[in-house]
Amino acid sequence: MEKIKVFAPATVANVTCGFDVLGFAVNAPGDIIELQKADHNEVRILSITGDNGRLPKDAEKNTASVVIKAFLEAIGSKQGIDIHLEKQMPLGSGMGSSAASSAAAAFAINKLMGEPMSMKEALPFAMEGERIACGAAHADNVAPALLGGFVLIRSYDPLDVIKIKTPEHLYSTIVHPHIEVNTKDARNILRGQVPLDKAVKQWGNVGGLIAGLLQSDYEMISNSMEDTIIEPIRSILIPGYDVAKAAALKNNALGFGISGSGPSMFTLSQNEKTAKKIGESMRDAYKQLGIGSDVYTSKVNDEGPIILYSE
Ligand SMILES: Nc1ncnc2c1ncn2[C@@H]1O[C@H](COP(=O)(O)OP(=O)(O)OP(=O)(O)O)[C@@H](O)[C@H]1O
Ligand SMILES: N[C@@H](CCO)C(=O)O
Repeated sequence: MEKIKVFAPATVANVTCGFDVLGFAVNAPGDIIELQKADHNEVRILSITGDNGRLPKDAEKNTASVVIKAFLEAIGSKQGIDIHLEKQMPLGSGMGSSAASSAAAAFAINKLMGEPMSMKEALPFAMEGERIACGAAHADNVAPALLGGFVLIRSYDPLDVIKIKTPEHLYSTIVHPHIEVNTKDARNILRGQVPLDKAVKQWGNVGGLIAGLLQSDYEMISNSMEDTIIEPIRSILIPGYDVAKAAALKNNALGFGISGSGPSMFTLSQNEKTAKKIGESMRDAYKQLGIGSDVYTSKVNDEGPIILYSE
């Protein structure tokens, strides 16, 4: 193979109670990357579209090229690679924009080099992109973006990632108000220590959410979608958070939370009709506040990255 074009999906990280350990992929939006083998021995970004000129073309600073360099180094290859990146989602959105580029890059380079790794083996390289983007190699966006589905990061050291089966008709709705929150900033405002009573509640909810998903028990899912640690601090960064939450819950959302580090917010629901209605209600709530927004509804995307073209 000489050339490959790949799509990798956006993701919802944290999923309320699972800060840095839970995430799932959605069908859209996402990023597209095209890689071509070159006759030089560098990794070069030739073009980036959809970023309004904001993303670095410096191969040491873009998540896509950082991942590819780390991957090639690990397999001992000096292959030159030319990259074209199509950003199809906003930066600082809370939908895993940096991770979509990282996952697309890891998936594409692995295919281009004849699949020397499984996707689980490629994950640590994709995580290096997150380190560049926000200073922490958290995996809760990049693991579902790369592996597809709903993912639990049981452990970071050693890395242990588990795919969780979800109910067939589970839908997510994401609302992205047109404001920006930088993940690095949203991590820096968190406290380093958690009171025991809050921790007990949170890990109870993580267990409950996983059990609810595995048993298709919507009541258990709903009861477990609570975040006593991160939401009270980060929701302050998101104008209209309480209004959007009230609108979603009034329209039968199973639960509501910040998507990743925000400003996007997400809900889960039991069918597409409810998911769409929730989306409309959150968009209306933001309209009334004079803030534009985009809404995405999707089942959990079990597939992850896909090849759009190869030769
Ligand atoms: N290919 C890339 N795509 C997106 N951001 C990138 C990329 N390469 C480097 N970055 C840097 O990462 C930062 C954007 O990351 P940030 O974590 O704020 O957004 P995000 O990935 O949408 O957020 P979240 O992880 O909460 O969904 C910017 O500083 C940007 O310059
Ligand atoms: N778990 C990460 C996700 C960032 O999208 C955080 O909340 O900072």
